[in-house]
Amino acid sequence: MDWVAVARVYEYANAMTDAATIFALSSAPGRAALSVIRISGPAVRDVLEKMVAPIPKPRVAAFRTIRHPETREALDRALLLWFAAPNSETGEDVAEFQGHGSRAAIAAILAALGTMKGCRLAEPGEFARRGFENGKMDLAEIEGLGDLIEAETEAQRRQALAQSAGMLSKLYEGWRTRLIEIAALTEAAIDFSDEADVSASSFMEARKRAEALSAEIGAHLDDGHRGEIVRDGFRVALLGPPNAGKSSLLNALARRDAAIVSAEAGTTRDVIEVRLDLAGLPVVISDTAGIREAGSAVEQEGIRRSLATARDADLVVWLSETGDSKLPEGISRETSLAIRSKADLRRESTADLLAISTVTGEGLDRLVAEIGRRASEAVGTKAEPALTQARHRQSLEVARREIAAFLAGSLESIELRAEDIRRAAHAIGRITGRVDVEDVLDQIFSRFCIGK
Ligand SMILES: Nc1nc2c(ncn2[C@@H]2O[C@H](COP(=O)(O)OP(=O)(O)OP(=O)(O)O)[C@@H](O)[C@H]2O)c(=O)[nH]1
Ligand SMILES: [K+]
Ligand SMILES: [Mg+2]
Repeated sequence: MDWVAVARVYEYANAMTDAATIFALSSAPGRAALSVIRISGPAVRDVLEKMVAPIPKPRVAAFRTIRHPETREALDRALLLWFAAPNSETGEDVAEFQGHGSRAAIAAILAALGTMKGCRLAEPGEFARRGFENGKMDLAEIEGLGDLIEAETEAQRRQALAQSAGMLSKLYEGWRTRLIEIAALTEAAIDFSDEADVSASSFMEARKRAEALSAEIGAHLDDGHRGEIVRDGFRVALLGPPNAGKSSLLNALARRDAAIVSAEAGTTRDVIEVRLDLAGLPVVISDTAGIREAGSAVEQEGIRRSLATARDADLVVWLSETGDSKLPEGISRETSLAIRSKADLRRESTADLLAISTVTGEGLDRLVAEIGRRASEAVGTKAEPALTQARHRQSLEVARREIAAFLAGSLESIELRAEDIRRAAHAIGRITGRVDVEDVLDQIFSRFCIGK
């Protein structure tokens, strides 16, 4: 047994427990009917005794006058809740004051808390961080909670709520467990290398399981970014020649004057974005500079940005007055939709295109419905949890590569292959953040002999 390694674990654990008691306004700042101030840490009971005594039972709401700990001046009257460690969101003693939402009441309570020994204002995200450090939530759940706070549409709310409740963590931890089993089978193949048939069958079993897992991870990665679309929005670029009416359309969709409209060709230079909620799905619409050969250097830069925006978009809406549906190079037909603008000016239809007018409003409902249809098609109706962010995608790509390396190898190079699987498991473990602590533990336990 290596005592240096044990000492490192304690050192690590101590660094995680900052003895300070933290407090913060948890509701939005500014005037409101009510406010919530949260306090977490070892001094919570002391705070309760000095500011709202007598201390009620944990988890039972009590109505109290909040007093300054020294002057005893009444600061506010509030509903008080408290949670004894470890049964709280941070795993520490936690108290909540639900007081009145005036700036003055909030300021007075925060100032009073600041005079208490061992208490300080919380850093951004510090309550969640303590929850993570005390094993209350993993990183993927915390990210889900962050997304839930940011959620603007129904689909975002649903996805973030599931993630914060551990749906993705369960999936990824399940995969990591399976990788550990595959690693164990591979290790067994190494240990029994002098019994050729035992070794070979153990390795075969490891390969079989790795193949199945690789297929599952692959399907999750190649799901058309549906979870990321829900989180970040379905990206629509409005593209077309100058004066086609792109900015007018953006304004009509946003129902406000987001972009400058004028009869001058080449008005829009910078890409302008608006966010819409289409039947619960977030959609980001970008207005871009009109595409043409001529124009100043500034306009050419605008056009370069238009094309870049269009390439990144989930859908390109190509607008033209004449109904010309020839798309610029690099824009695929499947992810685009050609429409005819200014339908109030031309009755005749050159092509079988959807015609819109921002003057009469003609065709706008149909366009919105079509964008909504494409967005929900991209998101799909699968019940399985979707990959939601780039950080997870990167880790899963690493895992997929490592498993592929394992599968490409043979029994001869088995010791290297065991490493592939360990790296794959580590990559997935980084998503929930459970892995770093375990790395240290692994170092210790790998020094034990079997049976000790
Ligand atoms: N009659 C009519 N005029 C329109 C319609 N939509 C836009 N216009 C007019 O067409 C002109 C150009 O409109 P914009 O929205 O600025 O066109 P744009 O495509 O953004 O132009 P650039 O940014 O210069 O590429 C303006 O004078 C608008 O008032 C429409 O549906 N009907
Ligand atoms: K214009
Ligand atoms: Mg414009």
